[in-house]
Amino acid sequence: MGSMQRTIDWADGAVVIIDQTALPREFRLLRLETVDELISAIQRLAVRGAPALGAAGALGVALSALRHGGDVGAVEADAERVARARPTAVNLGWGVRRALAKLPGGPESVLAEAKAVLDEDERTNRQASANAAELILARCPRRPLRLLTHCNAGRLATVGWGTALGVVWHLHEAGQIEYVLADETRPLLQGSRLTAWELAEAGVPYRVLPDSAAASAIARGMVDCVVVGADRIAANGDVANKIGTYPLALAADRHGVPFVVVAPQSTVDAELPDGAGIVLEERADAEVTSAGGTPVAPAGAKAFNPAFDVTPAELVLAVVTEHGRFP
Ligand SMILES: CSC[C@H]1O[C@H](OP(=O)(O)O)[C@H](O)[C@@H]1O
Repeated sequence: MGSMQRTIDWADGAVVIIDQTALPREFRLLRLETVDELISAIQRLAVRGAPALGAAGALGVALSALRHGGDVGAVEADAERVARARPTAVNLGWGVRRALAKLPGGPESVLAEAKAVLDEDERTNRQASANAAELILARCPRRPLRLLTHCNAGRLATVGWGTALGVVWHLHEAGQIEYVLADETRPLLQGSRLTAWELAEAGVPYRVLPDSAAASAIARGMVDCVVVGADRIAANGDVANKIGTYPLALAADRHGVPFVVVAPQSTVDAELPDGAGIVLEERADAEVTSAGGTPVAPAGAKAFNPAFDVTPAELVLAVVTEHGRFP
């Protein structure tokens, strides 16, 4: 995973993102020049993933500050709208607050802080995923390793490198990966669209599987370790992550398979005592009742479409950040 196009970046006065709604069929960049365009891209998951959302939050404040200059009220109002674009990933609000804190120094100070968020992210994720890879090698005796992951916690979920897939890159470079099983991750298919695209690009052997097959793969002894990302980690180690993570943790626990969460420290919400208080985003019925824009369920069908679930700390072998195990 050498130096590549950043998932999200700043160029010539605008935010530039890889449009993740187009992958894997098309690799295209989107130029976002206004706060409204950025909010839309976040809500459409054109840019997504907790660390990438942290960068998006900071850059959104920079877009506003450069447009509104000294109008603090206008920038604060924009910052609030960006922070509310999606409720679960703590990183979005964290990035907004980091950039907003520099507003007294003027727009260029805000932009400098947003760029610092961008520059820190890959280094942080490389360290967090290296720490997790070391723990997995120590805990799982089988060589080479067979990992299962959920959703996309690769470079596309960050500014660069990735978290759960960052572990894969470290282990693959060391010749320690037999294969990766990638949950397709309904309904938006971040696994079969984005994780598979990253694994193919990196030359890592992989298979995509229905989310409903993951527990059977674990039960049949096909998995040495489950490794996932996170969107918000409470002070006690409860983890909010993509819907379908909790049942994975239950199956892993039932079969004695290590379940490891990898995230930067910016994904920890230290003010939240446990996972009960995490707001879990609910998304549109149509994401469930249609496929690729074609209705599947009968007209008028309603859906239950939470984008995240909470895995209790007791089911998690370790949450690993750039600082090591948390808490
Ligand atoms: C490295 S954080 C990735 C995290 O974010 C994803 O959610 P979404 O695709 O809705 O942004 C998913 O929960 C991943 O584990």
